[in-house]
Amino acid sequence: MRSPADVRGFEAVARERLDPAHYDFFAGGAGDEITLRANEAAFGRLALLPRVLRGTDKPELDVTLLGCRASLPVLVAPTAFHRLADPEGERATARAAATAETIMMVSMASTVAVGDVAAAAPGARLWFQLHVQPDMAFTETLVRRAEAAGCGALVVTVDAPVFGRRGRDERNGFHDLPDGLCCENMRDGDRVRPIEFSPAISWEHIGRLTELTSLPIVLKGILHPRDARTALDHGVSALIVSNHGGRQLDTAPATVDVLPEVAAAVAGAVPVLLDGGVRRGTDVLKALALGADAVAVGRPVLWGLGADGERGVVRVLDLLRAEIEDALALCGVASVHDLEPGMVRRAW
Ligand SMILES: Cc1cc2nc3c(=O)[nH]c(=O)nc-3n(C[C@H](O)[C@H](O)[C@H](O)COP(=O)(O)O)c2cc1C
Ligand SMILES: CC(C)CC(=O)C(=O)O
Repeated sequence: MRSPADVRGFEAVARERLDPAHYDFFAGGAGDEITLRANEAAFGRLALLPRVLRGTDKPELDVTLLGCRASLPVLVAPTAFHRLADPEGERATARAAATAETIMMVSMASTVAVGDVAAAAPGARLWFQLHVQPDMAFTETLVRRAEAAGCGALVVTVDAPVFGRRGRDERNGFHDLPDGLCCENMRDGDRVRPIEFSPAISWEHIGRLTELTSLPIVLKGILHPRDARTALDHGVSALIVSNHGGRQLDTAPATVDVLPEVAAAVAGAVPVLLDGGVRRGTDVLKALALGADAVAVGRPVLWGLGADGERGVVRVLDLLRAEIEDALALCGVASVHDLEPGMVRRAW
């Protein structure tokens, strides 16, 4: 196979290879998919204003987040069910993230147990994503599994008190994993628990989690600047500006559009990450210029995995790295730490 030249090319190959219902599960969003489309479209509406004659031979791409270094400001967002894309599943993704020297957020809904993901990818920098379960005792079990696997942070998803309504899955009748696959982290003795959502989730749960673990807590799914302030009051270690890739509240705003307000509310107190719609190196520059310390990618990783397994994910992350390097050079910026809001203009 000739390797695709960009993330969209990987999506086309993955689409050919995947079962159509599984492709739709990965690609789809909630409701009319307005937010899903808006995430990408919002990056397209922003212009980068380049400077010239400020060259450098070696652009600086690495970032350190919660004591964890990443060789590029692109992390792997937590996504469910990697074994639908490749038999090695999350093992392959974690090895690719280790090769790229970046952080992988392992989904609680992974099809390989987090401990096995860690064992398969020595040197991987893993964070664990958690949906707080109504049964707090089992939530604690999940936290202990993440700690035992050596995860460096707990990423608590806060935009899913209920599960988003996803029309594609409804139409395809896709509600369960095929036989032989399950959410391995949910094993409890002889049974596998279903993932439950917690409609009553509140700031109190975040307080309880901070008492339960010494791992840094990252809140994933913040869009409102006031929630960002409240998160700081609760001792949270980082935030992810996210609308869950348009899979939860449809018509929630595009993440890059609300990023400046959230970044202003946080005012550098903790790292701010963004995910949703990042497909190009130029998207990464825009998010960093507008106040993100790093971004995360969900579907691009799944497209790499579906197209060519571990190699595909390595290639997707390499492509993004090369695009970031080129965009920095073309913008006359030597380091990802030197990007600032004045470089981004609302255009078109
Ligand atoms: C197929 C799929 C599964 C996902 N599973 C999870 C999950 O288990 N937990 C979670 O917090 N977010 C999950 N997300 C949301 C991602 O972490 C992330 O917010 C989103 O994919 C970012 O948008 P992007 O796909 O445009 O990069 C999932 C997203 C996709 C596409
Ligand atoms: C199966 C879910 C827990 C994961 C998912 O699809 C999501 O969070 O978007």
